[in-house]
Amino acid sequence: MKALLELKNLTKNYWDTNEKNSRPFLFAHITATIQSPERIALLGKSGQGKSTLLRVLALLESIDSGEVRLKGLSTKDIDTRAWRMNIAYVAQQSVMLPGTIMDNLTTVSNLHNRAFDESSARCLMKDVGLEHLEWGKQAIDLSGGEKQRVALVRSLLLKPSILLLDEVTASLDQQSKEYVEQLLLKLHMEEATSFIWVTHDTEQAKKISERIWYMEDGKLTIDTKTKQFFENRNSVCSVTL
Ligand SMILES: Nc1ncnc2c1ncn2[C@@H]1O[C@H](COP(=O)(O)OP(=O)(O)OP(=O)(O)O)[C@@H](O)[C@H]1O
Repeated sequence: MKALLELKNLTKNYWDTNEKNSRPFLFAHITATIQSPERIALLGKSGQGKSTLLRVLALLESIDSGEVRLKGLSTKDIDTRAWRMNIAYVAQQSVMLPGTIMDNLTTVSNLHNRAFDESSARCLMKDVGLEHLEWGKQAIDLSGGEKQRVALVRSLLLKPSILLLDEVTASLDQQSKEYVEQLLLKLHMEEATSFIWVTHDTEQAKKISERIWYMEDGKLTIDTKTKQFFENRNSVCSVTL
């Protein structure tokens, strides 16, 4: 059976080669496989390139060497739009498209030639705690946490098989954060949705993931079961989150 996602020897050099860096690359030789639907937390201290890696996987950023394969197909075999219907990136700083909440929810479906599924959209908005929002409201007027959740729902409407989540609960209050965590766990159970979730929140990583990818010094130094990662953490003093 073809693996869901393969990262083969991914290397990303620093943008500014004049800058004094201790190494020439942001990250190098990142190799990992998601064999079947799985929940991964991508951890590591600031500046390791976690967001950049997600953007590479979403084809929003180029790679200097290496290859990504989705269900056995390389980026050269699939057009970008089809790729992004399967593997959706939800950014840390959510960007609202011009117009209303309704425009935001429908535009992505329109872009991908998908019918807008209003009842799914209403369910998802409820699941993330936004059922009270009037869809005619201008998206730009939403709070940061509301924008973050609308952006998540917008991506979920595409029903991607893999979600790339970049600190998607960073600007949420505790209850909204729990709503989002529960929704993503439910989607994994019911729809076999996989995710790679960048977070600095260890409690969240324990709760939402079954595997940890840990980046350090530009390498993927740990790829292990979540339980094992946290059991060993005290003895691995270099692990910083
Ligand atoms: N487009 C860009 N041009 C130049 N430098 C960039 C660009 N994008 C990221 N960087 C730099 O690459 C490094 C890694 O950034 P990235 O956001 O991927 O790290 P991160 O591990 O996600 O960090 P954090 O946990 O703080 O979000 C940083 O030093 C950042 O300034």
